[in-house]
Amino acid sequence: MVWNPSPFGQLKVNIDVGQVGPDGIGFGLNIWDYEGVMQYTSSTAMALSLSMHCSPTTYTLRFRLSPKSTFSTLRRTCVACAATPLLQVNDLRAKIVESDIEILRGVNLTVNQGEVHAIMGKNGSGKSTFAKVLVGHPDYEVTGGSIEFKGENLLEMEPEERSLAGLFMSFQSPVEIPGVSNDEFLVMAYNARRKKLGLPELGPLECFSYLMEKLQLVNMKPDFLNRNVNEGFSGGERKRNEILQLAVLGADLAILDEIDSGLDVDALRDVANAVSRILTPSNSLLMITHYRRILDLLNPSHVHVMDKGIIARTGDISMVEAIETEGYETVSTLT
Ligand SMILES: Nc1ncnc2c1ncn2[C@@H]1O[C@H](COP(=O)(O)OP(=O)(O)OP(=O)(O)O)[C@@H](O)[C@H]1O
Repeated sequence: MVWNPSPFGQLKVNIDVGQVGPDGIGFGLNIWDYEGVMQYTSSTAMALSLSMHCSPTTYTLRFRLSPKSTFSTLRRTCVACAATPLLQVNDLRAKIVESDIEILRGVNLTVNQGEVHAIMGKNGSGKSTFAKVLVGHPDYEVTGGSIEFKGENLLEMEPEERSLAGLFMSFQSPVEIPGVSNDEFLVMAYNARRKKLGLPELGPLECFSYLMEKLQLVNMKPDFLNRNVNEGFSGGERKRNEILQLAVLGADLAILDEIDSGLDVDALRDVANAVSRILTPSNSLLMITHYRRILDLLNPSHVHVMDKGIIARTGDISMVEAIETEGYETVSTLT
């Protein structure tokens, strides 16, 4: 297999997914550069499971040639491309409003466009609190530091403005919205985002076909659209529904808090595939997880370990192995 990204340009990466047969095989894969020159193509049965990501600096392609073979990874770095910061968090401190207890004690993190970041760490280390502070959850008060999102001061925005600006978060325990059907909710939220982007609102028919396309992406049955948001949904269905929301709304930065917990193997693969296809060179993903499986599927460029309210260590996916063998205590204190 030959794959030579041009050293001075950005790659445009397209995955052309063909019909998936009953045995799950049948993806076609094409990669072009920005001049439209085909860098790689495969129309043959190639990957049973495919995860792909590209960023302005690093391009990674994972593939396997048959269901039984092991994954191979191709990684290419385009040194001439400057990374564009999407989220910049500096010395962020936050406390619980009700009790005044400080949870975040100086978090520093930069997420550039096109990057996939994973945050791991012991229970209670502050991962979810960090995610909730980013989206403006009212339980927490920021007591110091700064957050810039797309060059704007995120801390000055209301939670709804953050969402309309392109920040999406899926919660660990997605809530029910009784009396509001999933399709009403999605259409309302999507049209609000379109309005914010200066686009015309979609009418009912256009909305319907748009939603059906996204349902297929997440592999959900259409009847989920008529049910009230998350009402009576199983744990796994709620998680899938969160990804459906992400697929419909789109996001510049998607924050997924333990999206993999409680998912069966098929659902995890569907969710990872859907997230993979939502990612582009200009949007980014920040996921919180305890498990390696989703990391193998989404191949983060950066893995962080949170400990006692700070990001104590940052590495690449190879650090996950050290975490599994040594535990968080050792990995967090390594320099
Ligand atoms: N609203 C709240 N009220 C009381 N305590 C809170 C609140 N939010 C967070 N905490 C406490 O802050 C600490 C950090 O919680 P957080 O949920 O951020 O941890 P986490 O790293 O996401 O853990 P886990 O891996 O178990 O999900 C915990 O001790 C938690 O009990």
